[in-house]
Amino acid sequence: MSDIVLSAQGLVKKFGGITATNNVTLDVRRGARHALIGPNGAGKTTLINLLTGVLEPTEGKIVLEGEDISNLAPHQRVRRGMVRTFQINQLFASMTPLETLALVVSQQRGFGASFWKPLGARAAVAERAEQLLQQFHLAEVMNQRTEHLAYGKRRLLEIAIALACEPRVLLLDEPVAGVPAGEREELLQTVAALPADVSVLLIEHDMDLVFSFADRMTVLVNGGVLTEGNPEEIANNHEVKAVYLGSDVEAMHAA
Ligand SMILES: Nc1ncnc2c1ncn2[C@@H]1O[C@H](COP(=O)(O)OP(=O)(O)OP(=O)(O)O)[C@@H](O)[C@H]1O
Repeated sequence: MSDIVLSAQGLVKKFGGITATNNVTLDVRRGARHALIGPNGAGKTTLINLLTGVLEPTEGKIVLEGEDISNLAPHQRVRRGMVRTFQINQLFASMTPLETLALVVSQQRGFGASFWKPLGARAAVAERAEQLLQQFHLAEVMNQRTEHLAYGKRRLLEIAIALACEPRVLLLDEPVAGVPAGEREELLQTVAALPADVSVLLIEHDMDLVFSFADRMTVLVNGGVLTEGNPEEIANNHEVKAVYLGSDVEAMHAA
């Protein structure tokens, strides 16, 4: 089995005259905690949309576990193990975390929405849903409608839903954005405790989270890769510092 789980090769995305993704090549290694950073407009969202299949690349290809997935629809990529954190804001609002996770686990295991039907299936689904509720600190709110949950709990549920899809690669899209200070710590700890065998690509503005989480970083600027390295290399890279307008690591942490 290759050490590289997900590979973007020479990806280009043009919107008319704008090149939002400019020849991006990126490898996510098995078990990596890989962060994608860059200033506003650098092309992070476009790159994630290319990886997940929301956008079609102008050039280049995407390989997941050795298979070219460039022409697959988003749901087919999810089936093959590339899962992005799910934006919960509208969907599932009237369901509880328990119902939501039971439904996703049930779908994932091929029981569809009828998870109460096959004998034994219900117990297996309930057991996995229960594990996820515990792991994501949702057990005490599992019977509340999601629309009534605190924002931090909703973000936890979004990650739990993604994990219920049993990803090989989890694309974590700004997990702490907009989360109030009092709820951040629980979220940060939960993200840090994600299973080691799930490779994670984190897109994040919060440099504290990036530097505490990532073992590898890719810096995007103007749609292209400025540099890639481990956290120490990135923190000491002069070009990266210049991009973040700071002169030292503290400035990056505060960005
Ligand atoms: N659908 C589109 N049509 C035209 N231009 C687009 C489109 N989507 C993105 N762009 C442009 O592509 C560039 C990269 O945008 P993108 O949203 O990917 O950056 P980003 O790094 O995610 O930024 P932010 O951190 O602000 O979300 C920007 O110049 C943006 O204006």
